[in-house]
This record gives sequence, C-alpha cells and structure tokens, in this order.
Amino acid sequence: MKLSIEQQAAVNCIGNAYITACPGSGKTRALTARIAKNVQELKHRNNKVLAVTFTNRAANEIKSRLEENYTIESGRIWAGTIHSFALEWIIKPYASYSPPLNAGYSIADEFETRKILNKLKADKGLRVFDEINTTFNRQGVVENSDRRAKEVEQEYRHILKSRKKIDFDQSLYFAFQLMELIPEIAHTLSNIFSNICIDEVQDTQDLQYAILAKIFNESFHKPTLFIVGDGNQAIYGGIGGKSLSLAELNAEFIGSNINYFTFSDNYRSTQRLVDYFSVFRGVQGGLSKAEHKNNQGIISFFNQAVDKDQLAEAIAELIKGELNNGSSENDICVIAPQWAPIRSMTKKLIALLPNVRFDAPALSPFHGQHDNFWLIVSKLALTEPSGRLLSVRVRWANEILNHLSDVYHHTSELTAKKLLKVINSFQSETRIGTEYLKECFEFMLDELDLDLVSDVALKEQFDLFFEKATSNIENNNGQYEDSVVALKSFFKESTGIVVNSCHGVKGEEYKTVIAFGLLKGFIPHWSDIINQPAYVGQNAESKMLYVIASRAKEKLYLFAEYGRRTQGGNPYETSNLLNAYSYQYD
Ligand SMILES: Nc1ncnc2c1ncn2[C@@H]1O[C@H](COP(=O)(O)OP(=O)(O)OP(=O)(O)O)[C@@H](O)[C@H]1O
Repeated sequence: MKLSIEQQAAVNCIGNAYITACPGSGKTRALTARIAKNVQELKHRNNKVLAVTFTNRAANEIKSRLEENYTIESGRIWAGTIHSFALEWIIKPYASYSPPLNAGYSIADEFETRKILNKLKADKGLRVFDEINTTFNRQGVVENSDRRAKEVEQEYRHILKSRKKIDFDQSLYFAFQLMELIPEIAHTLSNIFSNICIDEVQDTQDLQYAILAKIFNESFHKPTLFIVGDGNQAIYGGIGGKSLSLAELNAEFIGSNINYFTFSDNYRSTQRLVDYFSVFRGVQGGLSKAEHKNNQGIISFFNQAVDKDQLAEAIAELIKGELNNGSSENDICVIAPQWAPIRSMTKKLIALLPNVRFDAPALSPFHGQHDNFWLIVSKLALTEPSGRLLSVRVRWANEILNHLSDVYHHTSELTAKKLLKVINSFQSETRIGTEYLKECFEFMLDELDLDLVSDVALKEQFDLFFEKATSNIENNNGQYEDSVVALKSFFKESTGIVVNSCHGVKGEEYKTVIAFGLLKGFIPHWSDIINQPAYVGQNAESKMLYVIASRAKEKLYLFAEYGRRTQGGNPYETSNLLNAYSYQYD
C-alpha cells in the first residue's frame, strides 16, 4: 500500500507513536501498514499484535483492510473492540479469581440491556432517548448527574445481578479490578502482545485507557504503542470517550516517551469539501491531495425547505439521480445524527426504491447480535464458499473454534479449513431462514460432537439468537423476510446504500453523503443541551457536523427538514451552527 512521506515516517518510527490528523488523511491506512509491519517483525512464535478500537464496525474495517492489502497469518493479530479484548483475554480466563464473577456469570448483550433500561426509564417517567450513563471510571464510579438517571442505573444493576449477568461496562471494570488484584495478568498479556495499536483513540474511555496502560506499565518487555485519532471527531464524549493530549498519554503510559506525528494531506475529499468541513473545527484551508482535486463536487443545504413528510421522497430523488449518473449503491450513504429518525426513513426509502439495495443496520435481521457466538456461525452458514471470501471465512471459522475453546471450553480436533468444509457440506430442503440456520447450527454441533442440552451457556446464546432474529425480522417491515434467500442477501459483499447514524459510519467514506435531521435536539442531542452550559452543546454539534461532512468524497447534501415537533409540541429548529454558517451552497 502506497504511503506518503509523512505516513512512512510514522509507520517506520522506532519506539512509540501518536498520530493526530484530520479526517481522510490516512490514519487508519498508516495504522494498518504498521500492524502489518509489526506482524512481520514479531520475534517469537507466540507473540501477537493487539489492534483495538471502540466499535465493532471500526474493528471490522481494520480487519478487512488488512485482509485486502496484506497476507498475514490471522493468528498473529488480535483485532477487536477493547470490550471484547477485556472479555476474551482477562475476564474469561481469570473470572474464577474475581469475587463478583466466581459464582458464575453471563454477558447481557445490547438487546437485553436496552430492554431493561427502556422499561426502567419508562417507569421513572424518562423518555427512551434520555441518556443513562452505565460506564464506570477506574475508581468504579458511574456518574449520572440526573437523580432519576442515577436511580435507573442502580436498579438496572440490581436486575442484572439477580440474573447473574454483567454488561459490557461492568466487564471492563471487573477486568481492571482483576488486573489490579493479579499483576501477572498484565505480565502475561505484555508477553503475548509485543505491539499495541489503537485506532480512533479519541473514543476511548477512562477505564479502557487504564486497562491498556496497565499492560504497558506492568510489563517487563514494553510493548510498542501506535496510537491514532482525531480529537475533533470525538463524538462519543457522552458515554465517556476522551481525547488525551500527548502529555496525558505519556503520563498514562509511564516512560513511553511517545513520538508525535501529524499528516497534512487529505486523500478523501475535494478541496472544496475540505475547506467546507474544516470550518467546523475552526480551521480553514486544509491541504488536499485527493484524486478528486479538480472536481468541485456539490455541497447543498436544504434549510427548512423540505417538509418531514416529503423528506424521504426528496432523498429518494437524489439517490435516483446519483444512480442514474453512474454512482453505485455502495457510493451513497444516508446519515442522521441520532438513531431516532433512521428506522422510519429506512422503511420509507425501501418502499420508494424497491429495486435498490440498502445496508441498514437498523433493519438488519441480526441487529444487536454483534456479540452472540451464533452470529459468526450464521455468517459462515449464509455465505458462499467463493475464492473472494475465502480468507474472511477462514477468519470466521478460526473465531468459532477459538470462541468454543476459550469461552465454552470445547477443544476440537478440527482446523478452521476443516470446519469450513463441514459447514459448506450442509444441505437443507427448508426455505425458511431461521429454520435453515437452526438446522445448520445443529449439524455443526453434531460434527463437533457437542450437545446443546449439556451446555447451558451455549444453549442460552442459541435461544437468545433466535428470539432476537425472529423479533427483528417481524419488526423490520419486510426488508428481510424469514427466507434463506433474504438472509443470505444480508451477507452478500455488495450490500447497498448505507443508512446509519453518524456514530455508525465514523471512519468510513462515500462519494455521496446525504445527511438529514440536522436539527437542534438531534444535533446536538437534547442531553447536551438541557441543563448543560452552552459550550457542551456547541462542542458536540461541531464535532458531529465535522464527522458527517468529512465522510463525503465529492457530494454532500444536508437537510434540516421542517415539520418535526418535540414531545412538548414545539417545532424543531435548524442546528445553530449550520444556521449561522454562511456558505455559498449549490
Ligand atoms: N498515501 C496515500 N495514497 C493514496 N491514498 C491514500 C493515502 N493515504 C490514505 N489514502 C486513502 O484516503 C482515504 C482516507 O484514508 P483513511 O480512512 O485511512 O483516513 P483516516 O485519517 O483514518 O480518516 P478518518 O479520520 O475519517 O477515519 C482512504 O481511501 C485511503 O485509502
């Protein structure tokens, strides 16, 4: 992969590196190159490179970029979210030493936690979108300034405890406690991971820094650090993400003496777009070396010009125009700053454009199942054994075998390739999607000599998987009916126009970005406005606009639709910052 001189300097830096640079400047590209270099330089057979980031989508982005650009033995890298890292490498192997966990526990996933929190919020008169903080800091404190939010959080913990469950936030805290209790954990991890690479570091929470720093600080052989991020894109501040300065990172990773780098070029967007979005961080005139340098593209803003009831039609028209002009479905992304309006927009777009494919996580049959073991098996069951997908499918098969052995303590004689053969050989007469998956899972269990009846944890995940998949399919308005063909289409490579939140598409890029819901209350979110000093909202707003606008390579369409009303019946107004931004829109 070609690297600029600045990128090469960072990638080849001896020692530790911290890179902050603007969107599209190639931070993830440099990080991927560094991971590949680190793997090549691993000294011992058992050493690995650790690559962590904040969201599953970002972690998958790193994995795919590595797969597309380098030939690397997958076992030499562990890439994933910090939550999954803590679960897999700290909680699972050491749970028996943890007083809150040693009597048994299981993980409550997003689906379950959301259900409990929503019910408690409703009981307390809070609205679904009122934020409840559930993240712990390294002192074990969960901060909620609102009294009712605090009560919800406490009752939520009681409910989880009564079910012998922990959520992801608790798993981080218990992992950190275990590391404090048993210093050998950090020693062991630093012996395995000779390199620690962190992407999107601005989204990292206090406890996550503490866990990574503990590995570094307690080690005899210091892992090298390669940390990349952009404080101006820190849109997870509401759930504790924080961007650290070089000095703060040096204080966290003791004696790390981190080298600082920045990249000045933008390889993604037209110069016009770079100039446009740079204003959201108070800087004008970023450099651009983008391939679209001479292409001015489009920047349009429909400020209160479209009624919310006609919004889907207006967006559908834009999409049709783009597709007629030669764009592919994968070139287009529709974004809103918050989840609230996305589901109904997706449904309307699907109805208006029945022949267009959409990649809309809100309507996915597997929404909220990221951490369910059976999701990985589904991916194998629902994808074809083609050459193009071979390396990805081998990775999934490895993940299945590792998960079975690390989490469920089932060791198997099978290699990943043999497991692939087993799953590829599965045949069924049924056309019903969930039935097909059930049969396939049972076939695999049989081949692996495993029995669901005797494995409570595996069975619980199995039941939960089907409960959620069925409810997702029932609630998603026919986007994915319960058929084998529809479920298979979900994992096809070209998945269509993305409809997601700005949090969901961080780090990604599209030729055309269509953003809607650019209204005060969504951007910034009410929780950053109500009972907050003005700068909190302004900060959140500029960062979100910065992230949204910088996803575009060539064309940016912005909508602040009229006609939306708050629960109190007041009209939603255009985002302050956008309203005040005087720009020569097309
Ligand atoms: N040296 C380079 N030569 C050609 N293309 C490059 C180069 N560096 C980066 N790119 C391309 O520019 C685009 C943006 O890169 P990348 O996603 O790594 O940026 P980023 O800094 O991580 O962005 P963000 O902050 O938005 O996540 C990608 O398509 C990438 O392949």
